[in-house]
Amino acid sequence: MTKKLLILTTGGTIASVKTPHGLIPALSSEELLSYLPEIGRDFLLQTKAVCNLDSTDITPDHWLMLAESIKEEYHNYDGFVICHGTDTMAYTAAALSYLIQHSSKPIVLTGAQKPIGSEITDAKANLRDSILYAADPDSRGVQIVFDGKVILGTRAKKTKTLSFSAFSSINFPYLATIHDGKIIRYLPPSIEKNPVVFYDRLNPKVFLLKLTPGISPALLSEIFCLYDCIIIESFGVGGIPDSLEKELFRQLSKYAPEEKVLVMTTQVTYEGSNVGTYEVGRRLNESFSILEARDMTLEAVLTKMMWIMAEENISWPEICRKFYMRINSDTLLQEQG
Ligand SMILES: NC(=O)C[C@H](N)C(=O)O
Repeated sequence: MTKKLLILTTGGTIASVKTPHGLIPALSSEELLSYLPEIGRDFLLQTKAVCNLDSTDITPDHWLMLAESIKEEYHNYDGFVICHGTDTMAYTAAALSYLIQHSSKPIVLTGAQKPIGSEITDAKANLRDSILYAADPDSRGVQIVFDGKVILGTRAKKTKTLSFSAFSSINFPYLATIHDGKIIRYLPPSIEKNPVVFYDRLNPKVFLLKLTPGISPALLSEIFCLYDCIIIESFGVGGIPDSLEKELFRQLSKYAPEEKVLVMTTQVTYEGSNVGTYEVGRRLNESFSILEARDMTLEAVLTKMMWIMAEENISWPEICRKFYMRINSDTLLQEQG
């Protein structure tokens, strides 16, 4: 039977046109698809424009709109393709991995480094590959298809600003490659035993603090006032410089662990964090209840915390349980009790 797919558009370079003021997302969903007339003969493709933005302007509200649009149409289609700007696509893919869990249907994000109307462009190949992948009976869950590679929604990171090979899979293998319309799977397709679950709330009060040598602690009290969760992107496997530690201890002791959640992660792209390795990290770990990102990407940690902290009156043990729970293979390390 002909596969029926819903193509959701959000803007991005893929749908952009050149203007004297720079690239602006302007193409409608139908105009985008008109660049691939042949693919419309093999599949039943319908479109929905969710927004038309450079992905710099995509917010958690747009992630909720996307999840809601997929929920409304979930039973009407075999799969979903989301056209999205590349700059924040990894965040959207991670957010959707938490907002839509156990999906036995594929939800594929794609985009391009060059507009679909440009003479030299990756847009047509990316869109074609995404449609083929979303129509394949072995595809399921949230993934990014880009430059002939399939990356899990919780494992993608934009690692190149210009090249067509813009995305890398972090601490996890690519799921598949796509060459000349053929999908070559590196991992056996997952089996989804549970029914799909949709969530409709996020708490955007999650702050990312990137450490730099000599960073001043002056802003910490303000950050603790404004946010419910602070992710510290530390150096190497993780540690807190002396200059910050005292103020951090002062702030943390004012709150219960579930009121202000502290997550330690690393600013190194690959291989994850382990704050227990050095004294500079272990002290914090031993004195306070904190979470550790370990092998999760920053994009996954940030959106997972928005999802967890959206639950009202959530307890500390429940925060820990959800944080270390493996969702869309976001962490491979043993779940903590
Ligand atoms: N290649 C792209 O799509 C970049 C663009 N600024 C965006 O993220 O919307």
